[in-house]
Amino acid sequence: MLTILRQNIWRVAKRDFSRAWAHTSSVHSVNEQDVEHFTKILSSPSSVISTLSPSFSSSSDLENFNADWMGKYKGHATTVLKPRTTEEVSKILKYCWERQIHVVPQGGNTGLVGGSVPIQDELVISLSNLSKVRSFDPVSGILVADAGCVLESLSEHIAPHGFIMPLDLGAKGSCQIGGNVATNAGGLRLLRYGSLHGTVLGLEVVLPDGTVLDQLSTMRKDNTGYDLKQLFIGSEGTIGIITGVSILTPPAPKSTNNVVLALPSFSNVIPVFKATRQHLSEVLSAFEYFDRTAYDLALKHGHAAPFPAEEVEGAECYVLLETSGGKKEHDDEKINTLLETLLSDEDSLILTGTLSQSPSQFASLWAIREGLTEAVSKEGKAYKYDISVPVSSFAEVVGTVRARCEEKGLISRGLVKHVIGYGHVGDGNLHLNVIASEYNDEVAQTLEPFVYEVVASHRGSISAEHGIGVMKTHALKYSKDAISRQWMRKIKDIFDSKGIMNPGKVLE
Ligand SMILES: O=C(O)CC[C@@H](O)C(=O)O
Ligand SMILES: [Zn+2]
Repeated sequence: MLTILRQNIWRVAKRDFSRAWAHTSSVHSVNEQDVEHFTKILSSPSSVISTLSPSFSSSSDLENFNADWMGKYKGHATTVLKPRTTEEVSKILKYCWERQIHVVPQGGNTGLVGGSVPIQDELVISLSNLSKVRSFDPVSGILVADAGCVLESLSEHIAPHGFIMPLDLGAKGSCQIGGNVATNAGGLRLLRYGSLHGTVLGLEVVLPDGTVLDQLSTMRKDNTGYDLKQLFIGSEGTIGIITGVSILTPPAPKSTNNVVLALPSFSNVIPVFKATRQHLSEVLSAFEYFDRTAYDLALKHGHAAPFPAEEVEGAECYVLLETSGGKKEHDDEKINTLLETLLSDEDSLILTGTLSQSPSQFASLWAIREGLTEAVSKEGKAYKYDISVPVSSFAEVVGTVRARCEEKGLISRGLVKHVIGYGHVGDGNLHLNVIASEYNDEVAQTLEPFVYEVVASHRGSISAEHGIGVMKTHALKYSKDAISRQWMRKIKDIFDSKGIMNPGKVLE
């Protein structure tokens, strides 16, 4: 199994690497002299990790930088730099630009599309030492932070002032704000606070040639022509390295609560969503979905069941609703009225529901939803599809893909263990996960381009929130037509005519 896995990684790497390199004339790998130079321009010797110089480190020090979170993509970087300032990032890039050394910017390395790991032996620039909060205004809620600040630590920093971060992800304990912005991370609060395209007020970016682009505005309104920062939100390190972020944080709600509902049929999700919007209106802050198999996996991998098993025997799927309002009694009353309505019809829309009664119950209900990615990874090797399709098609899409796996005998032969769906109903974002016993060509060929064709038939998106990375460059055409792709290429070439930035990612 290990051998097959290695071959697969290598094949993916080879394909993308050769395409990426087609755009550059001469490419240099990092050598010993380069490492020597980096040690001179960086203020601390611990900022350089390199196997090219025995005095620095061994290859095991590089393992975490070379592999992605899922263990699906693996590069062969010999050198990782951990600059401490924007100026150091600028010096590194200026040097790499002159010598055409390929670089991969890396934040918390929690992405799910292989965007933050090298494909071959690119130089990795880790942002983790750029970790200072630059300023926080407790009146406006505007936070300015270094790119390497961990999302959760920023939440902790602003909490005493009564603010929260406008985004929340399962990976909050290790993902970094610069990586969040570079990948335009969505997450669990998007329904309420919108995307980073709206909440990011400014960025500081080091361009591929080392120039520092200072767009670090703290103004909410700035209507002075082209909004350059927007280009870097979701650019996945292909046109520059984000070193600083200015972001608008919302006031913390005075009261939050959540409820998990068990639904007898997927077709009830839409009427339940509709009723929820009507009843909870402005206090609704999340409406998340997971199907029965996803729920069973969460329980199998350690999460506490919110219902006795017999109560949810006939459940086809579950939804988690969160309220963020001003007064607990008021919000809970709204939820209770909603639950009464959902249960009142002759054909009740829900089987049952559990409303959290304490902060620990609130956390454990969220843990079921937030823990799904980890539960999936414990169960097997996941083929992850992060797609936008109409909410009414979520179950149908999962069913179509499951039927295809059955038809090809992948399930009966144990190659595919589960086909599951979960995601953000409020945002029309489905996480379709096909859990295989191993990464395998037959499974991959059964799924692709099939899944992408299904998405295209809905005029959906092949990446709702995880980005393109290395995983989906070949599939971009299903969501972006030829003219759009040409303009994306032109933008890449304007900033990075030498093609040194994160080669093989986003664009082929
Ligand atoms: O595991 C996934 O496929 C999705 C991860 C994340 O975007 C989530 O919504 O939990
Ligand atoms: Zn998600």
